[in-house]
Amino acid sequence: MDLLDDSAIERRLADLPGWRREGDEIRRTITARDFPSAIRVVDEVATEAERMNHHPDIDIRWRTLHLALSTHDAGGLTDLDFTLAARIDEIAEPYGRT
Ligand SMILES: C[C@H](O)[C@H](O)[C@H]1CNC2=NC(N)=NC(=O)C2=N1
Repeated sequence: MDLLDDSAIERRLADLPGWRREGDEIRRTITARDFPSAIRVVDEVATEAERMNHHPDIDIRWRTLHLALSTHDAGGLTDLDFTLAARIDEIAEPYGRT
């Protein structure tokens, strides 16, 4: 998988307003409406991660999730990270705090 350069990363991030870049990672914080909803998001993200064989770092704090994506095998950000980020946005949407 090819590493993306800075300008490609900026272009991809422009389509993902919830995500920010921190070095070799992109990160998003999701606040679900309650703890069970947050765990459902994690469970659906886990299914997608297995399907893609691409796995986020996830930190669970009550109903707040901190997710970080990077392609460790490539040593930076690749198309996989942005594809999974877009899927995570779709998964989280119905569980969001109203
Ligand atoms: C062997 C296996 O394909 C690799 O270890 C995969 C698994 N999941 C992964 N997930 C992420 N985020 N980055 C990787 O480089 C990665 N590599």
